[in-house]
Amino acid sequence: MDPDWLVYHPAPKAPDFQLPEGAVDAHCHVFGPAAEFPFAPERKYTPCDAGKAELYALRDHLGFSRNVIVQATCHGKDNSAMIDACRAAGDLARGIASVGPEITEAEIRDMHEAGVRGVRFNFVKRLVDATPKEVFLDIAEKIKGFGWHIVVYFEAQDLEEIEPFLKQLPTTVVVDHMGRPDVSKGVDHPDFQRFIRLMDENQNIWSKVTCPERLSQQGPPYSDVVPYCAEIVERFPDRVLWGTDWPHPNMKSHMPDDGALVDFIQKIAPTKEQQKMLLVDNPMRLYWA
Ligand SMILES: O=C(O)c1cc(C(=O)O)oc(=O)c1
Repeated sequence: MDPDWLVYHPAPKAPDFQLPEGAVDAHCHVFGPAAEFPFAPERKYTPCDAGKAELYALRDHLGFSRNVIVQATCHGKDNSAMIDACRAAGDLARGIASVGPEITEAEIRDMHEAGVRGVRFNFVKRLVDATPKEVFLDIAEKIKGFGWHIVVYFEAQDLEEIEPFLKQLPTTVVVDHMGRPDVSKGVDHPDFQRFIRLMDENQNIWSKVTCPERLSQQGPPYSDVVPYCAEIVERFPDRVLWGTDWPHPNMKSHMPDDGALVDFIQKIAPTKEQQKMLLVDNPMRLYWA
């Protein structure tokens, strides 16, 4: 693993916030274990091992019922660790894959059967080499007939450039980590307002209100991120998802306590109704329907 790699929290607290029955951790990853599932040669980081057994122990400890496992960039387009974790969970996990334009219908069907329900398009330069947008559009055409959706990861400063592409996508589109707003700028800043407008004008665009630990400039309890998540939950209660982001790739400042992250949910979704939509109804509709 990289010399400055931070390993996931060894003993997260039991959350004070009680999750609603059937809650879904809709954004998490598995890393390896590398001996069984080697990391991709083209990866930009080498993490610790963080396999399915640890992920499902955390699920049970925090009180989640289900997981959505997003293919991590350290595994490139080799989805086997993610698929193995999905299969091992039976019906309790779904996956998001990374694929190339050479993907065949038979391969998509196999992945669907294992629990995969979408693909991830990544625009974050520190994580991946750029993929031409035509290639992504080609992949989108191939997966849309399976009822899959597209998860996109980009940073706020790139939204203006990517926006026309996002509007072209023919499926539901889920934006990772709110498009990574710069939380020193304020909710009213044109950059965040651009994101709000994007969701407002495009009913197929959803957002994960995740990763306060990544976006915060203050650190725990991440109060500076609350207004951003709360604004999106309030405006678009039926198009938001929440997840731990365990095992928290590339955190450099600190490693969050996953139990404290669960406690954060009640600050961004204060009503029981919002909590149920965020944690149960929305992910069930998107991943288990
Ligand atoms: O910001 C990150 O470093 C990060 C990385 C990955 C990944 O490597 O897949 O996924 C995430 O959701 C976030």
